[in-house]
Amino acid sequence: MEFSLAGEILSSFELHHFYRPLETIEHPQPQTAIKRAKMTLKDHLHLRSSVSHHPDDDKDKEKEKEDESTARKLFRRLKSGGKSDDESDNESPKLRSDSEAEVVIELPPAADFHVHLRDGSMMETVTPTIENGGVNLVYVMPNLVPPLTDPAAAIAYMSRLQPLSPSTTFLPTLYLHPSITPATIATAASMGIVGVKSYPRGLTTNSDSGVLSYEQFYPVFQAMSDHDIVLNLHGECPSTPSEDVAGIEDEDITILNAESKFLPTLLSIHKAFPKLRIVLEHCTTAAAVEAVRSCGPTVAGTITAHHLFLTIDNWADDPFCFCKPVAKLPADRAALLAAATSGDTKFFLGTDSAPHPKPAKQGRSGKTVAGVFTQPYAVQLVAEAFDKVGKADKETLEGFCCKFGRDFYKVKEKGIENGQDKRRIVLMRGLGEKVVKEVGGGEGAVVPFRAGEGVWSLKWIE
Ligand SMILES: O=C1C[C@@H](C(=O)O)NC(=O)N1
Repeated sequence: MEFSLAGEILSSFELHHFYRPLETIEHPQPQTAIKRAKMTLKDHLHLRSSVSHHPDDDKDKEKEKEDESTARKLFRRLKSGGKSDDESDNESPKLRSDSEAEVVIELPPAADFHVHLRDGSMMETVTPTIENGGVNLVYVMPNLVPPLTDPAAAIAYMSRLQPLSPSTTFLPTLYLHPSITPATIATAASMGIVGVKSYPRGLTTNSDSGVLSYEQFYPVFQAMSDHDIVLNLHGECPSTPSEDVAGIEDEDITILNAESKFLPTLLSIHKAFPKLRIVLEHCTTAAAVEAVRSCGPTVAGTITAHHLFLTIDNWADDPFCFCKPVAKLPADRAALLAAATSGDTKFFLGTDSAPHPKPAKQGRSGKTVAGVFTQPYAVQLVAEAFDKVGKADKETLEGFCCKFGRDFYKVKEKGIENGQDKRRIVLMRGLGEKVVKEVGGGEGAVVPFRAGEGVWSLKWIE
C-alpha cells in the first residue's frame, strides 16, 4: 500500500523520535517534546513501518529478540511505582514455570476497541501497560480535557501515545460536539479518523461537553455514513433529577435502567442511517444484547472484561468496581457472557479500561469517579471469565478478542493497522500470578481491577 506524507513537514525532533530504533527509547517525554503535527493516520502508520524496516534492525535482530519490548520494560517499572523490586508494595509471587500451566492457549495479538489512555503523566503510566494485556491495537477514546473535537488534535494525540508503546497501533476518534460539522467529518475522514464518540452530557467522566439531543447531529451522522466513519454510542439516558419526588414508575430513570431507556434511541438512529456503522459501547444488559442483535449488520456492541465479572452488589460498596454504565443483574451478566462466547460477530472486546488516580476513586475530593482499570490484564480477564462458562477455547477467544472487532472496523480493508507485527500471545492458567496492587506511584497510582487476586498469565512470542 502507498502512503503519502501529506501536510506539514514534521519537526526534526519528531522525525528523530519516530526513526529511533524502538529499544533505544528509554524515557519518552511526549508531553513536552512533540509539537502538534498535521499528520494523517496513514502518515503516522507509514512512519511506524519505516521504523520497523530500518536497516539497523537486521543487525540487532538477535539481540532484540532476547530483550523485552520498551512497553513491557516500562510496565515492569510502573508495577513497582518506580521502586526496586525489594521496596515494592506489589507482591511478586514466585510463579510456576510455563510447562506447569493447566491450560495453554496461543492467539494472535488482541484488539481493544475502547480504551481510555488520558494525557500527560497518567498517559505515561497506563499506555505502557497495553502490551501486558495481550493487545497490539487500541481504539482510543477522545474524552480528554479539553475533549478531542478537532481532527488534527486527535492525530497529534496519537503521536504522543506512540512512543509509549511502539508496537501498538493507535486508532483515533473525535468527541461528538456542536462544533463538529459535516465539513469536519470530511476533513476527519481524509486524515484517517476512524470514529466519533458520543457522550450523553454529564453522565460520566469528562462528558460535560456531551450530547443533549441526537437529532441535532443528523447532518453529521449523514456525513459519517457517507465517509464510512463509525459512530460510537455511550448508550445511557440521564437520570430523573433526584429532587423530583413525584416518581412515575415507567418514566423514572436511574443508573439501573439508563441503558435500557436509551435503546430506542439506538434503534431510531439505525433506522434513519442504516448504512452508518454504529457501536453500542460497553453493553451491560440482556436488553442491550437483544437490541444489537435486532439491528442489521452495521450495528455491533462492545463488551468489557469487567462487566463479565461484576453485578450491582460488587460496585455498591467498592469504588474500584464502579463505572458507567454500572454493572447490572446476574442475569444481565449471564447474557453478556453468552453473547461474548456465542461466536456472534456483532460482539467484540472493548475494555473501557478507565484509569483514575487512587485518591479520586476513593472519593477524597467529594465523590468517587466512574471507571475500572483493566488494561494490563485485558485478555487474561476475558479468558478467566470465559473459563467460568467452559468457553476458554482458542476459537471463542480469538473471535471475540482478536477478529470480530477488526472485521467490523475494516482494519485490513482500510490498511489502518501496521501489518508488521508477527508476534503471538500465549495465555496460561494456573501459574500463580496475581494482579498487581497498583500501577505507577504516589498520588497518580492506579489500582487495577481485581488487585491482588489470582489471574491468568500472558506472554508474547515471536
Ligand atoms: O464511559 C465511561 C468513561 C470512563 C472514563 O473514566 O473516562 N469511565 C467510565 O466508567 N465510563
